[in-house]
Amino acid sequence: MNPPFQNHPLRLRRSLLSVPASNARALEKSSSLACDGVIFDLEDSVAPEKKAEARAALKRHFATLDRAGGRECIVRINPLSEDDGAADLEAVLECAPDAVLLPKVSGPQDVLDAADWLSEQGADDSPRLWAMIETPAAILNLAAIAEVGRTSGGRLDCLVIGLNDLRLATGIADVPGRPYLAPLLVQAVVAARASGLDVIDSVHNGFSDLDAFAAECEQGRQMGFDGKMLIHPAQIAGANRLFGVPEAAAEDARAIVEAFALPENAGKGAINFDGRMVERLHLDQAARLVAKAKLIADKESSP
Ligand SMILES: CC(C)(COP(=O)(O)OP(=O)(O)OC[C@H]1O[C@@H](n2cnc3c(N)ncnc32)[C@H](O)[C@@H]1OP(=O)(O)O)[C@@H](O)C(=O)NCCC(=O)NCCSC(=O)C[C@H](O)C(=O)O
Ligand SMILES: [Mg+2]
Repeated sequence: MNPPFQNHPLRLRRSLLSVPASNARALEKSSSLACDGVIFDLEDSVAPEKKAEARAALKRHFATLDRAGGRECIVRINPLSEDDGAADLEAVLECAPDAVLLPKVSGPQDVLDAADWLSEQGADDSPRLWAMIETPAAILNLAAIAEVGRTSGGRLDCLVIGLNDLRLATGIADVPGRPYLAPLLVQAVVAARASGLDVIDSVHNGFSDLDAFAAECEQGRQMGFDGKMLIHPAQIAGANRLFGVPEAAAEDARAIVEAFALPENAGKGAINFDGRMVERLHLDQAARLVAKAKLIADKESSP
């Protein structure tokens, strides 16, 4: 049996752009941008006195939104412990996004509460749930939160890191290279993978410093993240490239698949592949990379 990561359905989640639902121009512009997904935000980017207006704008936007391209639409709601959170979930039913992003999750019960509410409303399998990991409690409860993805009717698909809130709550410094956050980030990746979930790296606030952004994407990719949450259109191209599949890696993966298909390698668990050991677990990894490269090529060639 493949490990959970390999079993998880492959989706392109390289670039997930947050769009404040209260910003009419950003909402309009988001439809023409090349990100893999849009996170329509009702939470922190919307001022408290604009929450109701933002919900109404979001419903109007979804009513005319062209969903044909298959780009994921996610709505980040306010915490369910607040009045706005409940009103946001009502709005979600009308919008029918692919997923609801739960902010400031502290433990598995937060995910179960949202899953139960959606099920009670008759929303069987969709929308899916995503959880923001951005509180100290969420870090301590990572494994339990990820695990609930398998028990709450499997509705949880993805963890998204929120370092602004986490830094605020912990006092961990915002410095290049994220040295003191790195162990927590890797822990989130491991917890997500153990439960077969995707995992998305945090936003990078400095949207005008694209070199610093690229360095952080590269670090996130090396840690195992599937993609990055973004705040500005200028970040999309870099995230798509750095969480994509470099041509050399795609070629290498295709060659591994071809090597294992040769008759002389039929019964072998491990082969000599140009001086390096390649096992069948690498074949699975290579096949997934080839499939991801194809998804990207298909997306880039679609109108
Ligand atoms: C950060 C911004 C406030 C900057 O806005 P602005 O000064 O207007 O940017 P520009 O003038 O450079 O914009 C150029 C054009 O791009 C459009 N634009 C900008 N941002 C977006 C966007 N997010 N989506 C769609 N379009 C966008 C502008 O409208 C301009 O268009 P045009 O008219 O054609 O020139 C702003 O970028 C912004 O508000 N970003 C998103 C903020 C947000 O969503 N915050 C919530 C997510 S952060 C988070 O989740 C943190 C997490 O919880 C944690 O704890 O870490
Ligand atoms: Mg946050």
